[in-house]
Amino acid sequence: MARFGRAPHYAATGPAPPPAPTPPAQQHYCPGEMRLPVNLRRNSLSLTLPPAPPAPAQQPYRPSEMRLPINLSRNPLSLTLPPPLPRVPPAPRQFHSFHIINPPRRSPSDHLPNPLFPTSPQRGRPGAREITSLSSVEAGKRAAAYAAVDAHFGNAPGHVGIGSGSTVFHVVDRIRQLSAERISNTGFVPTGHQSRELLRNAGLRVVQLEDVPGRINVAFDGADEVDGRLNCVKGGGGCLLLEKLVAIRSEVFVVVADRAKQSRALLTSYRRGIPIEVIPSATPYVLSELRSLGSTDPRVRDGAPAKLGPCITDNGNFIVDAPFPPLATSGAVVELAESLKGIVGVVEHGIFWRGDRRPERAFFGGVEGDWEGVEVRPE
Ligand SMILES: O=C(CO)[C@H](O)[C@H](O)COP(=O)(O)O
Repeated sequence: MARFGRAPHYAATGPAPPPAPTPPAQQHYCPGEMRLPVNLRRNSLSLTLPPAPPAPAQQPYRPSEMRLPINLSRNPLSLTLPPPLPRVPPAPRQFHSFHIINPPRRSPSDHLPNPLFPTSPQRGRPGAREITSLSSVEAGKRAAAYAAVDAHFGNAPGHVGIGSGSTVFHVVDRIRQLSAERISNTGFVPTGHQSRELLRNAGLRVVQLEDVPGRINVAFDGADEVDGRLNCVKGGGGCLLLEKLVAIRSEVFVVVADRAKQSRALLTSYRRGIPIEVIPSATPYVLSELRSLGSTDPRVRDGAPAKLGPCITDNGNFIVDAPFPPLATSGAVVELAESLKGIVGVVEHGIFWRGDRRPERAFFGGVEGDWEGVEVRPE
């Protein structure tokens, strides 16, 4: 049923029309049909429809087509309303953007000492490098790392996992700024040689994974690519096995990365392929199995320029990088992760997913020094 608004007004030029017959005094317009005493065959017309009566309350709106029952010399006037806007489905409940902060920090502290090469004698070895200036990407990574530590470090955790990569540097940097009470009784569990050196140079107590009796309270790590469900590709630095071992032992697993690592589907932006740790003697067999799974050009990672020959992991194995088409669905992630694990000779692969360990939270740094946190709730 229509709701009438302002009455239309029609006008045309030409000789003056004969006076229109006066409508009967009690003529009502009713919802069914309204006849107006107007002759359109004459060349001139001036017509003003009477004001509409107030619409009845609760008048339903029917979206498809609405015909106004006005008969203008059998020329029906029809008005088609657009269909209603489609309903936007609610966002899946388990994904939750929990925080965005601005503005970027711009201060003299943008120049930070690097704990790997400290300038302060109290913090470790005498500095081999000078102060490092932060690029905008690094500023975002630092903001995200600081936020992750502030949100998850806790009061005095027993054990904290520290992953590998350039972003973890900012995690350790934030931890060093915490009070002595909060860190003196904490053991830091590295995921490889690089993070062990980082921790030692920062003056933090290193505990090897095999010496941790129970759970690790929280683990911080970087990632090479993170999808909308927080499935990750990791292992760009070749440390995926220990990273996964630390992650699965942790009560909370937090990933920190720059926003360029966020993608809708794994292997969309990280085109190098899934890093896979492989027993060296199994390599030819694993490569042929990967090809039959659909990997376009799996390769043993080269150690150059630091080393001639293959890259050797902290566990004495090779890394194979296996490119696959983007993993557009959860099903594709599950299928590939399980297939890779089923190849004899594969020690571990770099897909961190629901079946082993994906992070509960990820902190992404932006180029403006801002950050965004995303969390995934249990399905
Ligand atoms: O998985 C990793 C190493 O095996 C790293 O966490 C990953 O490569 C990210 O590194 P970065 O923070 O330098 O980008």
